[in-house]
Amino acid sequence: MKILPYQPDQSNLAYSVGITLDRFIKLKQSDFPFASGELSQLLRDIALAAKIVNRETNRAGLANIGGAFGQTNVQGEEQQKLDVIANIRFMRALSKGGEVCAIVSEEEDAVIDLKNNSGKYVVAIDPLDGSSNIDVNISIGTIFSIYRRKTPVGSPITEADIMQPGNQQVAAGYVLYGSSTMLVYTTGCGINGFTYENSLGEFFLSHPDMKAPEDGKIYSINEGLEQEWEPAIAAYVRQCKAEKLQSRYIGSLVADFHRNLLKGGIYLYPATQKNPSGKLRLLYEANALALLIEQAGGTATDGHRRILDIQPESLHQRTPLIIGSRNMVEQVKGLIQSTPMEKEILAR
Ligand SMILES: O=P(O)(O)OC[C@H]1O[C@](O)(COP(=O)(O)O)[C@@H](O)[C@@H]1O
Ligand SMILES: [Mg+2]
Ligand SMILES: [Mg+2]
Repeated sequence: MKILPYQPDQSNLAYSVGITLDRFIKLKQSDFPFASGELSQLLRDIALAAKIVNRETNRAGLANIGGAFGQTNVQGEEQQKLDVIANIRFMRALSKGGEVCAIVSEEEDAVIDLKNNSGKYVVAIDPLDGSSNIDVNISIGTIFSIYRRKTPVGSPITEADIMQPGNQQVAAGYVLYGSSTMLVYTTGCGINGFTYENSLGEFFLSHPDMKAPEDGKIYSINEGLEQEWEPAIAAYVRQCKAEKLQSRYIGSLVADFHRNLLKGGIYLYPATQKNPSGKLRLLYEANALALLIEQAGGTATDGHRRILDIQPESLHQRTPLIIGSRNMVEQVKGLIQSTPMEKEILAR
């Protein structure tokens, strides 16, 4: 009986499809000697729900799942049908496995207690980000943060389990439903991006070890709110224009973040008169992206504090968010901190 060692094919006849997300999660698990595999399974569950939501977004126009759902969520925002569908899909996937004990969702007023005695993880999720872009076929996303509960497994869920600062995240990521669908995540050892291959139903590693350029040529802010900006933000945007930087604003946080992560740039959603604490939510938007950008070498701040060090006080609390290439964010922080309040009031 002839036995030969395997020789990988060199002919390029069958191009390599690369490494799947499943295999990558398994490989990375060995970075954590005491890993039980629960976090890995949780990440796989999120990927599965993302595949289903991807299918729904792709066929939204055909399947009558575009448009408003006819209800408002706890933020007073009109829910889109896809907001609700994505919420159901992720809730179901997260409740199936037994790894998760509680969920915080943009679409749920309260903490959802999964009443399982084995779950040690808490998930905060924005099931569908960029809702205003759903019906116009512009990139949208999903954002998720994962924490280990603070109280013993099986005991009642407490505030301590939920109100954890972002620096306690054990994993975070987003899904981008765009011209191609991508999943980008971190478990605290750098960030990696995977592209969805529809025909195979698999995510494949396409962007290993992503790094945010220290500087960039793109600034992203809703200029329609210019009248409501604090002078430091107005000064920074004037500076960007003077330096002929490119203004790019999609209006889907995940898509704006992703572009700036790849190309170098800064996204700003500052405090406004309408939203003195900004618009974006700390627990299921800002924290996840802040962990990702820091893992990629960038920075995230509310203008004064590191986003990841903000102690949450309420489930749906908002925060100003300035995030992206390190030097650009530091520049804005410098401007904000050098614009003393009184000078600020006079400038108005
Ligand atoms: O329309 P605005 O005020 O510029 O706000 C756009 C921002 O609001 C969001 O749509 C808020 O997220 P949701 O769609 O998940 O509510 C962000 O994705 C986006 O960056
Ligand atoms: Mg959002
Ligand atoms: Mg949302």
